[in-house]
Formats: sequence, C-alpha cells, structure tokens
Amino acid sequence: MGAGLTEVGGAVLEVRDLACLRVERAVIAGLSFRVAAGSAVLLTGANGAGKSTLLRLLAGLLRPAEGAILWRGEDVAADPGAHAARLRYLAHQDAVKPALTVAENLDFFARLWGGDVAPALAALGLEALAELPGRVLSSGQKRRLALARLALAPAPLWLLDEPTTGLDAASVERLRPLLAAHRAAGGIVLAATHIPLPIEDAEELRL
Ligand SMILES: Nc1ncnc2c1ncn2[C@@H]1O[C@H](COP(=O)(O)OP(=O)(O)OP(=O)(O)O)[C@@H](O)[C@H]1O
Repeated sequence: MGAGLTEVGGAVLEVRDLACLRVERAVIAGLSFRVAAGSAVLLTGANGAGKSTLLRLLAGLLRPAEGAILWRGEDVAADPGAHAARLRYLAHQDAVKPALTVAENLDFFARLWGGDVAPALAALGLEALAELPGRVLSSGQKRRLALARLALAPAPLWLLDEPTTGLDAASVERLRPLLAAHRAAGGIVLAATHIPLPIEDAEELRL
C-alpha cells in the first residue's frame, strides 16, 4: 500500500474500519484507507478478494456491516443523494440500452448529468457508431460506450470495475487522457483490475 493511502492531510475520501458480509461471510473486514484529491487507487487481489464488493460499498449500493465511508469528513450515509451525485460507477455490466442508438444512450446520461454527447463519443472513438442501436454493439464497443459516460460531465469520484475488459489497445490508450484530466481537476479514481491500466503514479490497494 502506498503512502498516499494512509496520509491524513488532504484526504477527501476516507474508509474507516469497513466491514462487509455477503451471505453471512465477511468479505471485507477492518479495512481503512484515505485517498487524496487527484489520486488513483488500483484495487488488486485474487478472484473473490472483494474488489467489486468494495466498489459497490463506495458507490452506496451495498451497506457496510461495520465502519463508515467519509467524503470530506462527512459520513456518506448521511446524504445518499449527494453521494450518488458526486460519483460515477462503472460496473462489470455496461447497462447499454439495446433499443437506443449509441448517441441516444449517451444522451440519456447527458440529461441526468449535463455535458455534450459529441465530445464524449469522440473521447472513446465512437463517432462512426453513433447511429447504431445498442443491441448490435460488440462487447468491447459496449464497454467503450459505458466509458464514454465518464467524458460527459465532471464528477469527483470515479469507481471503475475492470474498466478495460474487452477493450482493444487503442481504446485502452484513449482512457489515458480521460483519467489524467479527471485527476488534474482533483478527481479521484478507484479501479479494480487484474491488468495494468493507463494511469500514472497509481497507488495499489491489495485486497
Ligand atoms: N451477490 C452476491 N451475493 C453473495 N455473495 C457474493 C455476491 N457477490 C459476490 N459475492 C461473494 O463476495 C466475495 C467477493 O466477491 P467480489 O465480486 O467482490 O470479488 P472480486 O475481488 O471483485 O473478484 P473478481 O476478481 O473475480 O472480479 C466472493 O466470495 C463472492 O462469492
């Protein structure tokens, strides 16, 4: 674990003594760490180690059995709506609507979060696919569409579950400037991954 995960000064996100039970079994226990603005944390560990579980806890989709998640010193459970508004969670499944075109899929999220569809399409190289319905996309194309949501409008906390699964090398590289710009603006990214990601100076949190 890198020094940035334990530093007190400047921490924006803090996980304090977190525990999570799944089917009565502790998947995460006694987990504490802090993340400063602009930091990237790679969650690593064996299959079943709890990486997706931690991301779902941080996204407010699972409730901790013990401990707390704090944002700028406030327990996120005190205002779930505010927490949901500050984060982008990219799950294993891409949640692409099959009947909508690629552009319409992005527009759905642009209406929720703001931002423009055209630059988000361009960020992931999706311009030529804009009018195709979601149902005909390949798995890598669906992943790119899910990732394009990140380019719509800023949010300070990105939670990415194996973001590069199924991506070709060029698409992986497209994430580099997206991640760098997010961090340069003070954003935090936590990404579960089994392979190296295009992120400079990331901390590793091994579960
Ligand atoms: N919906 C669920 N209900 C009950 N147990 C679950 C559920 N999802 C995951 N688990 C259990 O929680 C543990 C951690 O799973 P998790 O998906 O967080 O691991 P992971 O580190 O992300 O694994 P992988 O590298 O395979 O993606 C596993 O033992 C798994 O069986």
